[in-house]
Amino acid sequence: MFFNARSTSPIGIDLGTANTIVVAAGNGIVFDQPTVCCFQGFDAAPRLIAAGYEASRYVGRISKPLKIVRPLRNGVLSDMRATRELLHFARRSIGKRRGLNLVQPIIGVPADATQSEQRALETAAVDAGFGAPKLVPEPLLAAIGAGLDVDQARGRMVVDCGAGTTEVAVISLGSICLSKSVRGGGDALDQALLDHLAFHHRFQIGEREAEKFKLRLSELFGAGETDAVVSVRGLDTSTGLPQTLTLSAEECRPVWIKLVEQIGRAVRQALSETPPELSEDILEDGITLTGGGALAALLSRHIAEEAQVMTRIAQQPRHCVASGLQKLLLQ
Ligand SMILES: Nc1ncnc2c1ncn2[C@@H]1O[C@H](COP(=O)(O)OP(=O)(O)OP(=O)(O)O)[C@@H](O)[C@H]1O
Repeated sequence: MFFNARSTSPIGIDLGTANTIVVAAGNGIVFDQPTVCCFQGFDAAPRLIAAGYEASRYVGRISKPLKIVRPLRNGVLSDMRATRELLHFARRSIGKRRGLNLVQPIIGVPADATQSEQRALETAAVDAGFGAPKLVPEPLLAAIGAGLDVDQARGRMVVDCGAGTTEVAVISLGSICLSKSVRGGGDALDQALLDHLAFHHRFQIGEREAEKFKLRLSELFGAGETDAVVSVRGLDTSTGLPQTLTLSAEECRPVWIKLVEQIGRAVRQALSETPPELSEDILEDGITLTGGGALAALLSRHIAEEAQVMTRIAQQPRHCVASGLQKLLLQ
């Protein structure tokens, strides 16, 4: 396996674009909060005002000198200070509640994270007060968490659908043989829906409303409700007044399908590059979808049609990387 040492780490961290989850050996999930920080001041040393849930309540509701900073973009670290502060916040929250000796955490990273992206994450973790972390590719953790026996000499395909990135990986004998990454996941869909409303309805909505709107559409598309209408709250930019816009869910289907198709193409491309023995195994066992975005309506079905391979959504897909970490910690 990529990371095969018997783990002496007490904790594992799934530092996601949308959510950060920390697991402790024997204790399960001990921290699960949005990956977001709120700072005061725009100078060289802005002060952290809030992180996690509290900071997420401020999104779209603050003005200067406060600002919202997301530590990660597209699955990788984009703001060093915010990442350090968020990890520090997580460390303090856990330390207070569990009295854990926090040394050398295991942290999940995208399979295609560059050397410099990995180094930046290691530095942020150490600056936050952790020991030097061990980095493990997220698709491998997701596969372990989804209950796949990754150590077998057998091809397994995992599609890990997060907020910032969607990773397609083929795994055999405990390591990743091939991976494809779509830098864009649930957040890209939120943004595409937001753009659709701005362009076609001159209607502006905030980030939080965009995500709520997406989750509602997911429910409707999933239930096959083709004549449903959906309401969204925001600002009518033609009148300059706050309003509730009601529109048909079907109108948003092309926006939805565009992202689903992008992921379907990545799966197909990965399959076309997979050695025949491994793809035979995948054909027999199917493709496993993990990550919160795996719950997006039509995705699993589209991948199955595109790849001509059966798909299954892992149980509690949002927690797969975290439960993979938990299994490693208990090895
Ligand atoms: N039912 C659903 N339908 C569509 N999207 C969903 C659903 N449930 C959760 N999501 C989306 O899943 C994403 C969060 O998933 P997850 O927590 O796995 O991401 P992350 O680990 O933070 O991101 P990344 O792995 O890209 O860094 C969000 O974009 C959220 O809106």
